[in-house]
Amino acid sequence: MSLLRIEALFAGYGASTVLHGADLTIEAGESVAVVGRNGAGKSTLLLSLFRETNVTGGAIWVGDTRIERMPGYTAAKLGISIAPQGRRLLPNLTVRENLLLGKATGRAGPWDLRSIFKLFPVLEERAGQMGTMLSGGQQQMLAIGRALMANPNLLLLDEPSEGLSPVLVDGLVDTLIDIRKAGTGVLVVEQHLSLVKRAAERFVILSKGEVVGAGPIELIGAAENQALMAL
Ligand SMILES: Nc1ncnc2c1ncn2[C@@H]1O[C@H](COP(=O)(O)OP(=O)(O)OP(=O)(O)O)[C@@H](O)[C@H]1O
Repeated sequence: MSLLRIEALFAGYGASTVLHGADLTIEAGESVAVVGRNGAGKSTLLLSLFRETNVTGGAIWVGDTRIERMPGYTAAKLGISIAPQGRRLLPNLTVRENLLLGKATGRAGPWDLRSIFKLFPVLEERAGQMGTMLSGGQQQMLAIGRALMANPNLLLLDEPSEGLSPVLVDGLVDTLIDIRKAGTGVLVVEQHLSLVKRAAERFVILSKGEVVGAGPIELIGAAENQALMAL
């Protein structure tokens, strides 16, 4: 059974529809990149899993549970967590408190404060500081760490390289590889093709709310150009 299956999804905000029949299936332990132009609906696709959009058609399955009409926390309970675009750290909480929030799902697994601090030692050094006082790269680590604390089967990352220097992007790639080695699947929305090429094994292209191309990661540059030029 697939970890995540999104079928012919229509979703948007209020009366406006952004996704027009989007399909996506992820198998256990896979690492998949979603690419596409600004406004294509990539974030909307991820947020639809948590009931943050208005879903008007189609289905979202996590394992054998259909969730698109269930409360927003259902996906997290079933093992899907997100490091969202803009990171959404809580301003009045320390680094440690932000991380502990991720445990709310009560799921058991390899990720706890100790393993997160091993992955990101700087978070241990800054554990008592407010999360929003960290640098951009450290805030990104905190957002990823918080999502991992939920012990997901699938980690969603929305533009994780946003605001990071090239050196930090290299570190992020290594982190994503380590996360996969720990058995956690990764779905990354990302414009930074060099990151995607190193951290994902296949890609899908989203355009105007639909999946218009897909393939093994080696083919991403040419495939993306071709699919977008054909529109
Ligand atoms: N909260 C919202 N309310 C209304 N419209 C929204 C909201 N969030 C996004 N949109 C609109 O939905 C469309 C798709 O946005 P989305 O953020 O999903 O695109 P994206 O592919 O992730 O692009 P980007 O790289 O710019 O984040 C855009 O036209 C955007 O303006």
